[in-house]
Parts: sequence; structure tokens; C-alpha cells
Amino acid sequence: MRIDVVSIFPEYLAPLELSLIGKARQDGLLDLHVHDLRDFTTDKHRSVDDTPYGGGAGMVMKAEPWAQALASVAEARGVQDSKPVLIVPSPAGERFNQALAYELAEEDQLVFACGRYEGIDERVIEWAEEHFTVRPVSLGDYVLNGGEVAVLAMVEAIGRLLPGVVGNPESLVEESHSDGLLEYPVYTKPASWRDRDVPAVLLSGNHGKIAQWRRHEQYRRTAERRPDLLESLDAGTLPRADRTV
Ligand SMILES: COC(=O)c1ccnc(N)c1
Repeated sequence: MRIDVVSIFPEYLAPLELSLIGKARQDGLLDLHVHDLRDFTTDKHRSVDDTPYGGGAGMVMKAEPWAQALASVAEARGVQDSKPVLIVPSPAGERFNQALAYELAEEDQLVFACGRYEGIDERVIEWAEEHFTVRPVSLGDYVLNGGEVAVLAMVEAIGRLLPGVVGNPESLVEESHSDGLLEYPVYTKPASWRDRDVPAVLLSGNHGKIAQWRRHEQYRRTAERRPDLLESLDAGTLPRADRTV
């Protein structure tokens, strides 16, 4: 998979050189490019924003630098039979979740446009539809200063689903949201710690009972912390847990 990120703060994406995602890039499993939006400006001040039409506080990101940057990224991919997906991190986007992470992990190329200030001139989104499948995506109902933090989260959530990125693909199956439920509690040595014991069933060696206990704990936790997920479960809108892409 190729991922392109366009930002006025490319150094914000430096953590993507570390750990699992960094290793996936070194191993050639993920081809990630970060682009500085200011490299696509033409004035001496390398300006990327201006005052909003209609008034109001803050500044809006200018259209032309974005069009130049996104056209350059689209060209870098060469001619393909499908349009790349352009993800615009935004509090006004569709909600990012594990199901969407699985879906996006199957794409050949993802492009992330990191907005700042009050956002990107809306005409960029309209123009981009010619070259991309455009998807505004939100991490949740809160506002950040820019899209970069959201990109770090989404690239990690998507990248770890790519074949070969995590050592044991089995570990992807039994984690929160992989089957629509929250994950069960985990324990390790010592069996007794500060007068708190590991649940006896986990020491029993009875794999059937252990599996049963873990499933029960998933339902208990989900009912307690995220009852909304149980409704999705009933509605049959589960992410596909039994696959890495
Ligand atoms: C500027 O981007 C945001 O504020 C943002 C992006 C993604 N999810 C959010 N909840 C906010």
C-alpha cells in the first residue's frame, strides 16, 4: 500500500518512522510519503491561508496549493484503474472505526490531507472528486488543531492490518472491536499480586472454559462501557473480524 500525507507540519508525522509502522516501511510493506504543502505555493511567503469570505474568526486554507499538491500526489501514483482515496480528517466527517480501518486497508493508495486553521476551502473537496474518492473522516466528536494527530492514529490502525505488519495475525482477531465487542481482560505472572489473584479459570488449563469465560467478559465489558456496540451487534453491522487484508 502507498500512503501520501500532505501537511504544513510534515515533522508532525515523524512518529510514523518508529515502531511497527516504521518497520513496515523499512520492510517494504508500506510505502509512505509525507509532503509539505508549502512546497506547492508560488509566492515568496509560501502562504497557504487567507481570510474567510463571509467574515468570521480565523483563516481558511487556500485552494490552489492544495490542488497542486494533490494533483502531484495523484500523478506520482501513475495511471491506475481506480481512483485513490483522499481522506480529509475532520470533525465533520464519517466516524472512523475498526470496520473502516479494515475497509481502507484494502486500498492500493490512501492520501491524507491535513487541514489546519478553520479548514480547507470547500472547492478543493469538490475539485478533488475528479481525481479521488473523497472521504472526510472523524476520530470522534471533538476538535483538534489540525488533521495530523488523526492521521497518526488512522495510519497506525490501518497499517497494522496489512499482511506481515504484526508478527502474529492471530493477535488481530482477539482485540477490541475486531468482532464488534470490547476485548476481554488479560493477566500475566505473578498469579497473585498485591493480594489480587488471576481468575482461577485462567489457571485451569481448561481451554473450553477459558474461551467461555473470555467471551462472557467481552459481553460484560461491552454492556458496561459501550452498550451502543451491543445494539450494532444486534443490527448485524459487525466489522469482519476473521480477516487481515
Ligand atoms: C482538524 O481536524 C480535526 O479537528 C479532527 C480530525 C479528525 N477527527 C476529529 N474529531 C477532529
